[in-house]
Amino acid sequence: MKINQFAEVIRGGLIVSCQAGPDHPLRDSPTIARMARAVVRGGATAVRCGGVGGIADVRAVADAVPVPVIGLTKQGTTGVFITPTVDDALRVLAAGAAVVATDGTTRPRPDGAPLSRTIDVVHTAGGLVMADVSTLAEGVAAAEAGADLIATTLSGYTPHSPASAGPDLALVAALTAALPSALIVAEGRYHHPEQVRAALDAGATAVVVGTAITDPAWITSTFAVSRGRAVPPSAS
Ligand SMILES: CC(=O)N[C@H](C=O)[C@@H](O)[C@H](O)[C@H](O)COP(=O)(O)O
Repeated sequence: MKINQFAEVIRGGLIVSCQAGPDHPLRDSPTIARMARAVVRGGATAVRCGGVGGIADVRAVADAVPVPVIGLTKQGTTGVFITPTVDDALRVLAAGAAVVATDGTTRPRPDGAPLSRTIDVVHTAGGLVMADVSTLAEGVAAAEAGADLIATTLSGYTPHSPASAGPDLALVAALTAALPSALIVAEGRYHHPEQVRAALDAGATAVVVGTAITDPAWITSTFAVSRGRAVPPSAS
């Protein structure tokens, strides 16, 4: 898929991240695929998936939905953990993803290759790259390295980005101002429709929502909080 075609599919819309962590009751690929079909029925323009479910999830979802798939793998939870190597990126692509989501920070990658190497290899193989960043400087560097989309996914998940309970709308605004012709995707802790609208108003091309749509455990806990129960962290 060409980047212009993908941009038209996602522009102004909602992408849903369908993932479930290792101990989550929804943790199996056929379940994730049915979840993906449900979110497409609800209007998702694309599905982001993989994570700890890895290649099996990407393949199951790509086979199940008519919309483009943004695929990723996860190796651990610290350092560079989202599709960390060139080989991981190629496996995600081979499983049916149109777009490979990968860590877009400037931290050293486990295979020693720079981000630009993953981008070049994915492009040569006919795919697109979404760079998951945590700061403005990382987004600018990822765009210079050739990433097709810059996503705010990792804001709050690196030691050098601000921790927050809500989405990083300031980073969306900063990225769209610094990179006016780039495709900026807002992602991370979007829990309410008005936050999605705010990100689009701030210039985001599209918004990714995961936990607030696809994790019934987390959703349930937000209702149960009125009975004095703490909201547990997302398990995805
Ligand atoms: C930091 C990290 O590992 N983010 C992951 C990236 O794929 C997922 O665990 C998130 O669910 C996804 O980014 C969507 O965000 P939220 O679930 O907050 O709507």
